[in-house]
This record gives sequence, C-alpha cells and structure tokens, in this order.
Amino acid sequence: MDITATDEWRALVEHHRVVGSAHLRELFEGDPDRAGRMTGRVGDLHVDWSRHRVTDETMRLLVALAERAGVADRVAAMFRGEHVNTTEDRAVLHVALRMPSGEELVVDGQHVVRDVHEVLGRMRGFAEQVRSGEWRGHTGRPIRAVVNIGIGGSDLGPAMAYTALRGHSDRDLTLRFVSNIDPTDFAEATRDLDPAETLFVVSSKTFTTLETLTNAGVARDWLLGGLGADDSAVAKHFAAVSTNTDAVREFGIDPQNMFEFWDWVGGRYSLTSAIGLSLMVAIGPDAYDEMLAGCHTVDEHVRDTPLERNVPVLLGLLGVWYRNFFDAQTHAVLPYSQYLSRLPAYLQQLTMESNGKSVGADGQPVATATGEVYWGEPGTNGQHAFHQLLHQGTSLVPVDFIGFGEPTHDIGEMHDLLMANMFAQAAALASGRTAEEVAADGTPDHLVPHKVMPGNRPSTVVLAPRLSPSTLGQLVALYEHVVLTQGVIWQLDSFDQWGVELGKVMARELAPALTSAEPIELDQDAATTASVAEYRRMRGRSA
Ligand SMILES: O=P(O)(O)OC[C@H]1O[C@H](O)[C@H](O)[C@@H](O)[C@@H]1O
Repeated sequence: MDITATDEWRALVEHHRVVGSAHLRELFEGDPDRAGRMTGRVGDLHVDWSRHRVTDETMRLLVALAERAGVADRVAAMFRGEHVNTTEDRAVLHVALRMPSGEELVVDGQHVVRDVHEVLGRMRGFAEQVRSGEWRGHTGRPIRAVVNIGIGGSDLGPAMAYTALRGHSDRDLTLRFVSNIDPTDFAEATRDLDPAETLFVVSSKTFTTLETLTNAGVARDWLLGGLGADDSAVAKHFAAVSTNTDAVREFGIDPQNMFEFWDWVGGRYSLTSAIGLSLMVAIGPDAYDEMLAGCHTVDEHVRDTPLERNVPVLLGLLGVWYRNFFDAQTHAVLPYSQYLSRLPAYLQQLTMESNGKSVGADGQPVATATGEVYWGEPGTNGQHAFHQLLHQGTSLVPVDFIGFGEPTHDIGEMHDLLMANMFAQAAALASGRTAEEVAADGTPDHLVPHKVMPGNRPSTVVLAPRLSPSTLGQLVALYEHVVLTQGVIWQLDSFDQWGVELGKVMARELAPALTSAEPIELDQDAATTASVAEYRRMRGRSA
C-alpha cells in the first residue's frame, strides 16, 4: 500500500494547510482546556501533548491514518509471535521478556514465557552469588568489579539503565562498560581494577561481533596475565550472554556461565533479556524485576488500549506529523535528569536503527520520509549549549522533555529549580516572545529582532513521580512502541538493520592493509587508498 495515496493521508495534507500555519499561542487562546485534555497516562507516566501544533481534529486524523496503516493489527500480530520481522523471518517478542511467569505463549513450538523465566531464575542466582560475595574468583577472593563487554544493543541498554539507576545500585561493586574497539576503552575501564576481583560479562547476541570478541580476547589476556594463571581461571571470571552457545563454548567460556536469549529479541530491544545481566548484578534482582514490571505495564497499555487513547501510538503519530507534514528532520530528547544522560544515545539506536530506512518491508522504495534523527542531552546543560537553535534556529525540532516529581537526591531547592527550568523551556518554545513584548521591556530598536522568540515550537512533557526501576522500564517500553507505530505508518521492517553490514565487511577487508608491515597494493577507491596511505605513513609503515 502507498500510504500517501490513501484518503487518510490526503486528509492530513489538507488539514496541515490550516493547522500548520496556526501559532500555538492562538491554539491555546482559542482552546484553553487543551492543557488538561491533551494528556494521557500510561503506568505512572503523565504525558502532555498540549504544546503540539495539533487540534482534536489533527489527532483524529492521525488516528485514522494509524487505523488505515494497520497499527492495531501489527501490535496484535507482534504479541501473538507472528514473524513481523519479515526480512529475517523472525518473531519480535521483546514484550514476552516482561510477561509474568504464569502467562502462556507458545511461538514456533517454543514455550517462550517459560524459557524467559528459566533464564531469569538463573540470572537471579548468579547476581545474588556475585553481590553476596559467595562467587569467588580464581584466587578465592570475592568479585568487586564487573565489566560488561558488548556493543550496540549489547551495551547501550544496560549502560543507559545502570547510569539511570545508580542510585539503586550496590555502591561496593564497580560496574564498567567496554564497547569500542578503540583500545583506550578497555585500557581506561580496567586500569585500576584487580584481575583477582574482576568478572567480565561478554554480551553479544551473535557472538561474532568484531569489537566484542576482540575486547573479550584482550580481557582474557589481561586476566590471565594479571593472575599468572592458565585457562582454568576463565570459568571464575567470565560469563556470557548470547543466543550462540557454540561460539561461547569455542571462546572458552563455560556454558554453565552462559545466559541465553533468542533470535526473536532484536539487539536494540534486548535490555530486558539476559543482556541486562550486568545491570541485574548492580541493582539486584528485585529492582530488576521492578524494571520488567514497568515495561510490562506499558506493553499491556499498548496492546489493550484503543488507538485514540493509546499513548505510545499517539506519540508515534506526532512524530509522523512533524516528519512528514512539517519536514522536521530531527527530534530532541531532553531529560531533566542527570541520571538519564545516556538515554538519548540509547534511543538513537532504538529509533534510528529501526526506522532509518528508505526501502519498505515489501522491498519497494518508501513513499515518505522516514526515521527522525534522535539526539539530546540532559537539561539544564543543553540550555547553555544548543537550545539557542531550538528557540531561534531555522529548523523545527520537536522536543521530548522528561522530568520527575521527586528527586533521587533532595538537596535544598535544587530539584525545584531544575524542574522550573524544564517547564520554562517548554513554555518559551511554545509561546515565544513577540517584537511588541520585547520592545515593551525597553529593548533598543536595533536589538529587538535579535530578541524576538518565534515560539510555536512543539514539545511533549513527560512527568513521572520519580526515577525508579519501574518508571525507567516504562520509558523504555514507551519509546519501543513509538518506534513500532512509526514503522507501521512508514511500512518498514523496524526489526532488521541491513544497513550496518557493508561497513563491517569493508573494515574486515581493509584491516590487513593497515596492519601489514610489507608495502601493500590496495584495490580500493582513490579516497580510501589515499587515507590508508596517509595512515600508514603516520604509523611508520611503508606506502
Ligand atoms: O549483540 P551483537 O550480536 O554483538 O550485536 C551488537 C550490535 O551490532 C550490530 O552491528 C547491530 O547493528 C546492532 O543491532 C547490534 O546491537
């Protein structure tokens, strides 16, 4: 189906002509009740979309588009375990990772929920052993540091969640993350660690990823070298999280220390699979369970709520509204929480690897723009850096503000000041400041145009009572389902990522040309050949 040829799409094009030119000031003046009405609740999250350039009619038309595109059917198909990842012919069941143990879901002959809870039980036992000091390293000392080695979805989720939930973590345990093949990452993460007290968790869905396997090999050498031990020490200092048992065994990690997940969990959707193992060690199994329950709350909401009240669906549709009808290229996520500093990076993979595509699930070129560029930083820091462009730049950037009622650390009035800034930013973006208002302050004429704030810049405000494992899980699931909604509208397979493959293959091909001590003949394009030659000169290798 060409979505742009549907009546629903055409109605939105028409509607955009009218609403697209209205200012948010007018929309609020003409309809002051919108502030209370254009809100929704999902779990503990209070979501306010009143500062969007929409009317009730816009939302009705967007929901009609979602109906036409089949969002509800796709959500249901995903929950049933149908192979909605069509190019890889796989089910997409991250929602099953959060289902309570009593639930029954059999997909492709596998008792999915039963298997999930079997692994969760093993993870719990492992995490408790490490946290209590019962788990001993090769020399008999307890583990004091856990290093997660993984990249992409095998890094960003647990790293983001650990940063977010540090306030809930065991402060006597150090948790570090190594992802990059840049050797500085490993060197910095381990420089002050004692091998006798260090445990590595090698996390990789495929267990073939160059960066992760290289870092894992370096970690093994670091460990054995530091302990002066042979391979027998590996079992007490390495665990693995993967779908690939054979490769884990081949690496030398005891399959007893392997925690499994399945091909129906996409890498960027894998935080709540065994990929969360290092996080569970840090925050403990009970807090981890709370995070899963938080996700499940939102999963149930997306599955059971009619589209017109379905919060993740509505937020996904608002993204479509700006991407396709206002030609917005980017989407800023601005958590007013230092603990959420890694959330934008996490969401970059979730959203951009899922929906950054120009071919539809049917193999045909897409009919619309797709994939918003997600970016962001915590507030208030961003205010003193890039908010200038948000307020006065020529690009329209829809913003998600995320804030909390209660602080994790209550110090004087700091949290109130933080939140005052968040509300002020949302208000300033929406209303702006007219030339008359600026001039009325006594601003000299020549400065008036510089101080005018156009306003009419849309934002969503998400408020949660506090940053807890549960509300973090709710935020994660909220965005997962935003991505799903948009992928259905754009007719994409949001669960594959073929676009990352070519660069990997080329890097493998190029590597020998960089490392070879002998002169080399490069069969590459002129620019690559020149870059490699320059690099080899810097490394003192002959051209
Ligand atoms: O978990 P792994 O198999 O090691 O994969 C790690 C990452 O690498 C790939 O390049 C994919 O683009 C990501 O989706 C994935 O999360």
